[in-house]
Amino acid sequence: MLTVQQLTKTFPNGKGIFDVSFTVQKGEVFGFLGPNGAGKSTTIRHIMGFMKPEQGTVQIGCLDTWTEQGKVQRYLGYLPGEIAFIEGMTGLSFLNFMAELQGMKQTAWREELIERFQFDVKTPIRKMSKGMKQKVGIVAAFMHRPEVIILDEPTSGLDPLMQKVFINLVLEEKARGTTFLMSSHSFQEIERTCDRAAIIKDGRLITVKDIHELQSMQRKLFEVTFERAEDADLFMKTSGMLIESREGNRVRVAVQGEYAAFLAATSRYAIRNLDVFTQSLEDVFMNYYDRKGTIT
Ligand SMILES: Nc1ncnc2c1ncn2[C@@H]1O[C@H](COP(=O)(O)OP(=O)(O)OP(=O)(O)O)[C@@H](O)[C@H]1O
Repeated sequence: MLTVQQLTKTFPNGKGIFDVSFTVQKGEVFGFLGPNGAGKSTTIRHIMGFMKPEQGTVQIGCLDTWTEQGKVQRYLGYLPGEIAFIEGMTGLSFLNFMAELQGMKQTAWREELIERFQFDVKTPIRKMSKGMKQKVGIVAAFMHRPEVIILDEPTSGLDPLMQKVFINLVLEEKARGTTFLMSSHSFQEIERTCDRAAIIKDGRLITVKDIHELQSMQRKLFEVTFERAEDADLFMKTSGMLIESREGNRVRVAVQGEYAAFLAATSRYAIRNLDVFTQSLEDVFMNYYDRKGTIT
């Protein structure tokens, strides 16, 4: 549905994006992660057809987003990182303006979105908080039910409740077959919604990973407190498990998938307590990122 091929743009200061390639399938939610200045917005502006690639192409369906910008816009919803609202508009007049641009006829879905995000559309935009403006932007990106939705930092400024509303909305629309590309600093929102995620650093795509694959790389740390210190000794010598640390009767064991072996090894002993800590997916990703990051 979305194909980015060898996309390159060098700004006069030498920064930019370099040889970025990836594809997003129909109905897929694709996450775009990276620190400030990594090149997320620049890639997104090319996808939207706002910037001419120095090299490479972006296609949505079979349309080139730069040369067929006018046609492509019909299929797209877009939430920019910073929304430029027109002076003097209320939320409603902005949404009406956008609806007209999109040739949108039905307003029922728009009304429902406004209801879900709970904001007063009659408020002048200049009086709105950052979060309220963000809600207006989200409604504008979703209201015409486009086939592809591009979101640049969609939940920045939203409170946790509204982040949840947003995540549910993405999952619902994904189930209807909508394709998403979403840049984010929030790993949690990427984890909850995305099928795959890419990491970009210094303008280069470092890796594209399946979220399930990342989840399978996730380790659990079991903290086992043995009744007797001798048992802790014996466990450490004979279990064959990866031991992270030992403190008195307490042993921390790192387990990645081999739960049955862990249970079998511990079941031989009298256990006083068992605690479990899960490595966050962000840690898994960032470990990977740091390793790769030092190579590039
Ligand atoms: N028009 C421009 N002229 C010169 N340099 C630019 C321009 N736009 C972006 N850059 C530079 O290109 C790099 C990538 O910027 P970009 O905005 O794409 O990053 P980002 O990943 O979206 O960051 P953030 O998370 O801060 O939004 C940065 O170093 C930025 O300073």
